[in-house]
Amino acid sequence: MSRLFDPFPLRGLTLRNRIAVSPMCQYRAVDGSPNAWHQVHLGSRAIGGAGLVIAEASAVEARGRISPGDTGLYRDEHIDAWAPITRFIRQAGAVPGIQLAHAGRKASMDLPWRGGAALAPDQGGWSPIVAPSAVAFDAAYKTPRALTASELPDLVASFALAAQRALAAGFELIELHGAHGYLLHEFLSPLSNQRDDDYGGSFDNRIRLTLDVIAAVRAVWPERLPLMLRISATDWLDDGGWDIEQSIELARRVKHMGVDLIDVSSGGNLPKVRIPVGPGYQVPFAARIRREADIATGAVGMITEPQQAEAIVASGDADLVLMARELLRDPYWPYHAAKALGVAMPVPEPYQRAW
Ligand SMILES: C=C(C(=O)O)c1ccccc1
Repeated sequence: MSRLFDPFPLRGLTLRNRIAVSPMCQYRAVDGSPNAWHQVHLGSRAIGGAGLVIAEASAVEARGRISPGDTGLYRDEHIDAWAPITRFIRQAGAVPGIQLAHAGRKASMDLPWRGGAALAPDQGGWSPIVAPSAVAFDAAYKTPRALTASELPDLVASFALAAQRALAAGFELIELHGAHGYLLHEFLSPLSNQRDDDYGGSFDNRIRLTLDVIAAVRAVWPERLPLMLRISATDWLDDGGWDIEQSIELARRVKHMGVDLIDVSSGGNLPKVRIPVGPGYQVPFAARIRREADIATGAVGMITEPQQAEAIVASGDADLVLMARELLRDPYWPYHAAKALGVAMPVPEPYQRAW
């Protein structure tokens, strides 16, 4: 019996299986509004059988976008743009989720296929970009302005407002983006957080903003709906930086604040650091957090094969597998995986003659 295709109860919801579409930037939005591209991109992966479809990193403030092509929930107008997309995902049998994000010092960048360089305001970018400290990610990035402590309550409120818009738009799951060198991760890691106030220095101070955001979002997000947190389990430095031990302790704290699952990625806060990328290279982190913090976890990172995904869930290393590139290559991967694992998975009626 396959565990990958077990339903997954998550607060008041039940995912039809353990396969989630990882949030993936599409760079197709205009001033934060999604469009037909996002409808087809996300809708086809809902039709394709994933249990959870998480829409890409969506900015809670305009200045928090990675690129001008990012989606957002920083304006009320975004609600109506997202609504048909969430409706279609739900009608296709998947749970519609969205990743709420702030790019921090990695904001205002050009599209990857245009070189991904920092954009000046006269090139479609914006300034200033903000971060915990005035430390650039690397020479190709702008030096951010350090946020003052008095600015942080408004930033936290932006996450809560975006969560309310997400609810109005029909989303049923929120993932907070605390990974990959974006704002929340920048506060967590001593590599990017050199503050000497209540939001920097000690572990408790560096996690403070993330906890404030979780509390504010949970306060407006319905009790019956799940809240996930994506983290980078490590900065991949042998000493210093953010690491798995701190990730386990953070998971223990946020479990008691209404976070239901930790989506465990890594890296993104240090340029040129050596990362042992390979099939399932981040799964051991998800396994440790699941066992040592006793919280549900998602595994992500080069998960491509049915038996690989099955083993991750069946072994208890993680509760969900989040897939990115493989689902870009094939929106119907869940059906192929079901076949490979001997699972009779219902196919939408119009497609049945082909399967
Ligand atoms: C939002 C992203 C992340 O979480 O790393 C992202 C951004 C650009 C390319 C791929 C992924």
